Amino acid sequence: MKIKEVEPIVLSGKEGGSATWASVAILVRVVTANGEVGYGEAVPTARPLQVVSAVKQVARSYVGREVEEVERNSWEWHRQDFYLARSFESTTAASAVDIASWDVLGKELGAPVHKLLGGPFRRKVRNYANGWYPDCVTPEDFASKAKEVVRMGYTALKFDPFGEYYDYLDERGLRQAVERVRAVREAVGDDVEILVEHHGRFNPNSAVMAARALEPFNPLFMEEPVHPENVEGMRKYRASTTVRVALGERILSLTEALDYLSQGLVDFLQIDLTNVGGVTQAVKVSHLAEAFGVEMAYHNAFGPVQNAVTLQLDAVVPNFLVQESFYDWFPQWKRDLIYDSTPVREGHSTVPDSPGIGVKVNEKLVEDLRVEPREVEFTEEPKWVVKGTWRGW
Ligand SMILES: O=C(O)[C@H](O)[C@@H](O)[C@H](O)[C@H](O)CO
Ligand SMILES: [Mg+2]
Repeated sequence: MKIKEVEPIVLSGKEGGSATWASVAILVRVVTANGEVGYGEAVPTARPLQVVSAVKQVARSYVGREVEEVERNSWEWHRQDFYLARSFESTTAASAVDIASWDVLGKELGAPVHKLLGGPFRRKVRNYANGWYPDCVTPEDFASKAKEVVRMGYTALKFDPFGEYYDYLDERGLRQAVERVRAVREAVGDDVEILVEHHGRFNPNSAVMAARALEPFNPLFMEEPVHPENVEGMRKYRASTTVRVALGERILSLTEALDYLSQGLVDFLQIDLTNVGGVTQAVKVSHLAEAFGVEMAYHNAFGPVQNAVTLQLDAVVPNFLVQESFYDWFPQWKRDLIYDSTPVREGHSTVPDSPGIGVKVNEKLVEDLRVEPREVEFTEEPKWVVKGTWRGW
């Protein structure tokens, strides 16, 4: 069926999210000529205005094409755009339209996306908690919140112990990180997995020092230890450490993923369906990773549509490890945005089985929460950190 309309929709609720950018969501609605509707989601970051206008541009390429031809449509945008694999705005816009197309496709065929991709390898998906530590500053803060997370049933949790440090980690910064990680390890015991988020903010020397200091606490992985564009730095980190590495939330294409995989720079790949090219490209990257013996831990930090479609991929990929989840720390409006909720129970989600991405969007709430996109204000605390943690003690 032909695509009639592609519409970007920016949403915001009064209640903020665990990070500044989590208080906004960008949905993309695809409508076909016979009135079938599908939803995708794009990444807001600090550029909602630019992403919205990128969606409008991508729409020019998709409208009038057959919604089922996801591969061809994605190829066509690549051909038109010229800068696709180097533009975050372009890839996130194209990703959202691709996800919405898969949603329509599933609805047309009466099947959830995971059935179209090879069928369920698993029906329950293990999650790790993120977003659970707003306002945690001291080791005691982290320890008591971490205990709550484990009480909720999670067996893995991620956090950033580096406070306000950026680029360079001095002795004090290193000591503070060690004390926070030690406090969490002691609070959760040896059986819970600890994932150390660096948010890609260190130079290689500092990241290597952090790896040496934190390795005794047996982290499952170190996430984005160096600035993401610093591939040489990542090589140095690999040569100087024995910790396991996760990265990938800023990878924009299959070939970029191949670079990291073929150089042996990553153990767990964290591509994000909403910026790597949607379902169509994420499937390819996941199979490529399988061939390299790398497991998938998809990045999933934005909203309920991203969460639903990511669960669809978790269901089918043999080399899946664990799913990031903010679900329990979403602002309530994000959970309410979909009718069929995807709750986390005992640290696991059940893969939604309804056609398409498996959930239905509450269109009335979409209209209530719709806002005009705006530029994002800059504050001392960057918008990508969990709120209230950009401090030392
Ligand atoms: O791995 C992640 O989830 C990402 O690095 C980010 O998206 C941040 O953690 C998030 O912004 C914090 O709220
Ligand atoms: Mg991250």
